Amino acid sequence: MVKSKRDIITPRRRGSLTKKSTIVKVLSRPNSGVQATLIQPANANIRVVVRVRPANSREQDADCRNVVKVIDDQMLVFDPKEDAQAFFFHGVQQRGRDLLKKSHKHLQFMCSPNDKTNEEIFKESTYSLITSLMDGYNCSVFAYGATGAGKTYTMTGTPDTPGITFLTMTELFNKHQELSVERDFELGITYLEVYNELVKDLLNPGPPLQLREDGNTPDELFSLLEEGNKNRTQHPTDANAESSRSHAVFQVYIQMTFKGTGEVRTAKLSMIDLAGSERGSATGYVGARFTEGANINKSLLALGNCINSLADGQRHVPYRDSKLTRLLKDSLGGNCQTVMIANVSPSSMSYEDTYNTLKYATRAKKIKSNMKRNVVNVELHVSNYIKMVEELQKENISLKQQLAEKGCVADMQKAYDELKEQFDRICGSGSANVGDELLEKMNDLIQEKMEMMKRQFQLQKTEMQTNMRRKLKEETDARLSDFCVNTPEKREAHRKIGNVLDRCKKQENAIKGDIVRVEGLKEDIDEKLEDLVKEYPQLKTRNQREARRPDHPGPRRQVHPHGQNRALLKSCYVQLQGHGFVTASLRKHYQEILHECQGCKNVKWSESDSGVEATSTAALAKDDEPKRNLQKRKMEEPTADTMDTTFTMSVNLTPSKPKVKMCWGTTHGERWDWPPPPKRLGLSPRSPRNKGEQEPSEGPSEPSTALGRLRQEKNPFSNFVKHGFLAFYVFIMGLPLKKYCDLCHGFASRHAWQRWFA
Ligand SMILES: Nc1ncnc2c1ncn2[C@@H]1O[C@H](COP(=O)(O)OP(=O)(O)OP(=O)(O)O)[C@@H](O)[C@H]1O
Repeated sequence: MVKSKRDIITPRRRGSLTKKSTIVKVLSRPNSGVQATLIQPANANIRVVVRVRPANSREQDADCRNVVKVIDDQMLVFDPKEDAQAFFFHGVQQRGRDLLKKSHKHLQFMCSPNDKTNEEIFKESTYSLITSLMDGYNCSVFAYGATGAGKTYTMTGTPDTPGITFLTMTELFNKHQELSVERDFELGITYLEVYNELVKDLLNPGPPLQLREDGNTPDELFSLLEEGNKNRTQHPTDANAESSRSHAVFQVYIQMTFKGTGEVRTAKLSMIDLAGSERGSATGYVGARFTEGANINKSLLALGNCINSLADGQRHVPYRDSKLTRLLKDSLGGNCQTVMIANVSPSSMSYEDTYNTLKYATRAKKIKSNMKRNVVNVELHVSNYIKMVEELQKENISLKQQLAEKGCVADMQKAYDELKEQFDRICGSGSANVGDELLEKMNDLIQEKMEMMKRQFQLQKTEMQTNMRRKLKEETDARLSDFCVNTPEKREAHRKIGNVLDRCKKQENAIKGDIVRVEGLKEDIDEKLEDLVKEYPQLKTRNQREARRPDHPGPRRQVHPHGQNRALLKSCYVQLQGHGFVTASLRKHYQEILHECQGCKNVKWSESDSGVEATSTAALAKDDEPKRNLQKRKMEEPTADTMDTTFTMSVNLTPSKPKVKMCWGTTHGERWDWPPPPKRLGLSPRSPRNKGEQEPSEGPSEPSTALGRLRQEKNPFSNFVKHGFLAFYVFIMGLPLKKYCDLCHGFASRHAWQRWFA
């Protein structure tokens, strides 16, 4: 009678391994005939076995199509082309009448054709791993596939057909007995499950995980496996009445000590039964079942990504994306000989799942593992081993130090050259003029800076070394954890390493603080140097002279490109205005330039009565409907004090377009108005209140400065003469008016007009 799959098989039930069950497909054949003495190749591909379970009663009742066909002992075809039944009409065969028939993928895989029992599967896939384990190689077997595809059946089995885990363990104990004459064995096991991204110890549910040791007899080991299986999370689903809702990882740690030579070999065997992938849309689960399914799929997706990265030979493999992949890190691409059993269902009901599993199986075939034999000389005690590792690390550190020092020397040289160049630039050829006292002071400061730099490099070097030391200690600690024995020496070594790690961390923090302090001191010296250069009279004048030179490399005062030509621009503009050449766009452009020169960047609009402010005219016109009707506003330049500029404006805001009624202001104490006042002599500024209601004038206007007005009054023909020349130039060049205006502006900004209007 078939019992629950939780009823793990014990060695006493071994006699009943007879029932034939499935077809097995081997994608890459196992290393058959590998004997105990054979050393495995250092790099080998993952061995992949595809196992197809028989159709279950549900699939048979639904009369599903068979989508997996075994061709021969090396070939499997997914979704084969079926021989269609010919359709005859009036005795004539019709083509294309079977419209319900699906198209076929006809994908080919290598396989083995015979129906196999779990034991046969074990012989072909996992048996040889025992030999590798005895040689000191890590090995792992994992079952992959959709829910209900037969993973647990393969790994755990039933009382009648014990699974791979049981068979492997049985063989391991056989080997253990065979080799116990020449070797001492120590075994430890762990049985974990990853459920909803949480790792649980199946042997000790509840408290935190710990390594279980000294499973000395097979019976003890099997009872532990049975105990763990009972604790595993299972729930009935549509696809499987006893669906495993977690990934189960059973690990055996083996340490072998050769009695004659004292050589120690360690190895780790992992047997992994993954939870089955399922399509959320197909299952329609809600609540806890849905969360489980989502977590299962998430971790399997992460596993798929790792398989893809490893198969493509990428350097970064995203093991950290899930707990499962972190646990399988060793088993997939690392120091491990791996067998993957891809379980699939033959029926069209699981068409997509079978296809996806086969696709991953094909990818996984490409993964290469990098195997190393875990051999330790037993003559050495654990503490000796640590000592040896530390010596090697010291050597490593000193070599890296030498390299780092070389780098530091180069850096120092570079820094010194830079300082020297800085010094030469400051003193330059004129150093003869510079007093000895100053030179001495500067030399001192530069020497001080050099010292600081040396100290900084020293600190950086020490930080690097401490960091490296800490990392190596951490690695040693991790390796030490791999020993399955828990001797007092091991505990002592753990404690010592822990202390060293604490010290290293403290040192690193202290060094980081020192580095920051030294940086601060260096900056202080730089400031002192700058002050010295600024203060010292010879250098001061020299610096000023240098600063005036256009090719001077030092920082120069930022001058707005139009700033220097403001007066000239203004003069040009006034002249053009006088002759009625000013277009609206030219006026706008000119005003923009003028604002830029005056630094009027943050123009604020405010209601003269209530003091309500808005940031721009555009904002008022578009967004602020009630404010459109405001009749009077004034604009103030907020930086008036600092810029020595005030700018006041009265605006009539019609709904469509705000219109400037008048504005006035002072720039560097000089008064200007818009629209210009009526022609009259006199320099006294007019009161803004008098012009409040004036309409803007589009006609010819006066120069905006009082001095300009005065000049114009004195010589009314002067502008005519000047513009006569310009007009002549325009005539000769045949330029349109716009070009002429642009030309005025362009020339003005390049100083050309300055000569003509001087
Ligand atoms: N090769 C096989 N021969 C006979 N029966 C099988 C075989 N493989 C699976 N079965 C049966 O199919 C059913 C589902 O198998 P199993 O529980 O191993 O699936 P699973 O892949 O572990 O599913 P889940 O991921 O949901 O746990 C079980 O009743 C099992 O006995």
